Amino acid sequence: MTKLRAAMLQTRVYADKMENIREAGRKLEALEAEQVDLVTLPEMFNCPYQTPNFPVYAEPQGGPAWTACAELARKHKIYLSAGSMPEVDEAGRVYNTAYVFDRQGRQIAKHRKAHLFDIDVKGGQCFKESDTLTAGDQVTVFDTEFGKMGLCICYDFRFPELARLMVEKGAKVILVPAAFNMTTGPAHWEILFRCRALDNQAFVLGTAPARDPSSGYTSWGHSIAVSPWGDILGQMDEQEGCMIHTLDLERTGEVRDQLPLLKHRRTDMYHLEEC
Ligand SMILES: NC(=O)CCC(=O)C(=O)O
Repeated sequence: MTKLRAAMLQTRVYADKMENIREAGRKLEALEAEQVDLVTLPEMFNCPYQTPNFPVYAEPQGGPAWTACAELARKHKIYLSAGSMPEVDEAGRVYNTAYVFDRQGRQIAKHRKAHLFDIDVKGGQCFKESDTLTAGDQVTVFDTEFGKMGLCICYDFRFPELARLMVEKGAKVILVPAAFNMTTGPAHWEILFRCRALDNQAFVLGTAPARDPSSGYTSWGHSIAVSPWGDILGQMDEQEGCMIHTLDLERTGEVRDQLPLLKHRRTDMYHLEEC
């Protein structure tokens, strides 16, 4: 399969955790005629993005939100990148975790955000995920009928080494549930996604929550899809909505053959190693 039809849902985040999933379900019903293969949701799509909320909304893998997402994937026979949600482990540690489910509703990927978003921009955005979250420590790549895909969460995508390791493991598409803000969004969002696509000659899909100016953290929105050539296939505004693109996965091979950046790396001079 070389043509992947992907729908990116830029959703609003409601205070009621399960209402966010019911709303995603209604949007999937509305998409039925579109015959999409993959649906992507935003970072923390079922939890208003505020550090005190993470432990309150967190559930273990297999909890009610996880189960409802698995069921949506199964019911609609799609791959579902279920954004991210707060996950709690047996020791009570809380993570920002992204799950992907296959068409049978089986979990095929899990990524715990590895780079916690702790920033303090003078006169701008301040945030400290590490107040309540623990970082993951894995590079996440998974198999689909369309080939391998990579998965990371928002701030993770700023670290070129992580995306490169995904590509070294075979990823041709990288999924990024994300939620940039009103300081770094206008400055860095688009250029970052284009850079990562160019560096890695891969499709990149960044899915963000719709903007809610009354929330404690204001999302930039602007969900974006970029091709391996660095073209923006589509970018949304700040409103709630859905964007559908058909990704021709043969394009990755064509770009990598014609402009062989990955082959031209001087691995005798430098290399990247996963610990
Ligand atoms: N949720 C996040 O990780 C936000 C990342 C972000 O805004 C950035 O500038 O990086």
